[in-house]
Amino acid sequence: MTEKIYIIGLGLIGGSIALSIKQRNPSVHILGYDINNDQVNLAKKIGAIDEISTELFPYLADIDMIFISTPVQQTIQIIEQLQAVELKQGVIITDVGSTKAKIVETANRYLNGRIKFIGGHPMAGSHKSGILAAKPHLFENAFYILTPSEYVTTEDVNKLKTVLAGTKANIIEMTPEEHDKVTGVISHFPHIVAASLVYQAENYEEQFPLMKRLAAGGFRDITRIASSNPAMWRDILLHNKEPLLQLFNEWILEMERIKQFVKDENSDQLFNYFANAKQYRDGLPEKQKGAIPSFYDLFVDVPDYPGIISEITGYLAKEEISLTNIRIIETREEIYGVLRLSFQTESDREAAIACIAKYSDYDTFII
Ligand SMILES: NC(=O)c1ccc[n+]([C@@H]2O[C@H](COP(=O)([O-])OP(=O)(O)OC[C@H]3O[C@@H](n4cnc5c(N)ncnc54)[C@H](O)[C@@H]3O)[C@@H](O)[C@H]2O)c1
Ligand SMILES: O=C(O)C(=O)C[C@]1(C(=O)O)C=C[C@@H](O)C=C1
Repeated sequence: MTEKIYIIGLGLIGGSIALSIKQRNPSVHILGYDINNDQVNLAKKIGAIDEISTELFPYLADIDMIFISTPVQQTIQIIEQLQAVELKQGVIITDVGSTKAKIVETANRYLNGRIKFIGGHPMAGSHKSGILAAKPHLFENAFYILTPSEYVTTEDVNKLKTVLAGTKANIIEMTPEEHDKVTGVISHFPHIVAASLVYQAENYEEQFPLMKRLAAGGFRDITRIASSNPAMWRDILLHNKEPLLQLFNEWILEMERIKQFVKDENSDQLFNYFANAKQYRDGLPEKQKGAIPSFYDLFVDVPDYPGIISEITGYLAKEEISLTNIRIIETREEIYGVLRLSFQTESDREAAIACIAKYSDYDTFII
């Protein structure tokens, strides 16, 4: 049975995994470490972990499972160092990185089947980082990919699946190579395109200073992910070089193709271009409830007294602003707490800021 878990890296993903495990099975003891003390302290305060480790490799010989939830380059370094650490017989080590081939190859080379490593990747997240963005339901109904190697047994994989049951994710298995090709197409390359569109807009900034304010739904929708953590995406691109180089070539050809339709004023081809894309896009499975979290969080400094949640929801109800989630986060000592309100859209969040200012003098802030 898995009784003690160690989580290295308590940001968005490590924190969400910890919360989901605790919610499902509060008796599991979670030890946590983060290179950033604030993250690990907050993780303890919000109840994501039971115990803080002040070093990367504390006494680990009684730990049943280790999650490495750091950016992928750090994950590789941690796996390399793990070979020299005393671990419990049969311990399962897993990760959550957005790339798999390099990580699994490193695990195979350094841990060499002596220590059981199962690559993992929950296919849900956010452009936000850090423990305060973590949610126990972040992965609900999302796919969670595992890439078990020949060194692990079905029993090992089932052990991990049991611990991950609290995520309520749909767990599937793939090879690391398949994983990297697929995520290259539907995750990594889109992040490159989103960032490139932001650059394109920025280049016009001087000429059209108003442009930024004119950027409406379309631009915001397609570039939301350009707000993601740059260090995380740098490392993902460095890990997934070959599949991405192929996607660049294909994308450039695709741009040439539609450019030609515009040049030729070929209205039939232009219509077909959008009609075919629409048909494919409309045929994507419905967004599963819970798989895509509400991205628009608002934090409110509130006095910590019973009734504060209903007071705030009452204000929002007066203005008919819909809320998807509300939670107290005790990040500070003494009187004040922080309330996290989650909204489906940015305009709901903006309306909530105005509403809270109208009915109270509580400070609101966005992270
Ligand atoms: N953000 C997403 O949408 C998403 C989704 C699925 C998987 N992932 C993967 O999950 C991993 C974590 O991403 P995240 O979004 O949680 O990032 P994050 O920045 O929210 O959290 C990463 C945490 O790791 C810590 N850290 C960095 N180096 C460390 C080290 N050497 N030792 C201990 N802690 C260290 C950081 O301080 C931070 O708290 C990445 O590998 C990423 O590719 C991200
Ligand atoms: O929703 C987002 O902000 C994400 O970018 C999440 C996303 C993705 O590309 O879909 C990002 C990286 C992951 O490894 C998995 C999920």
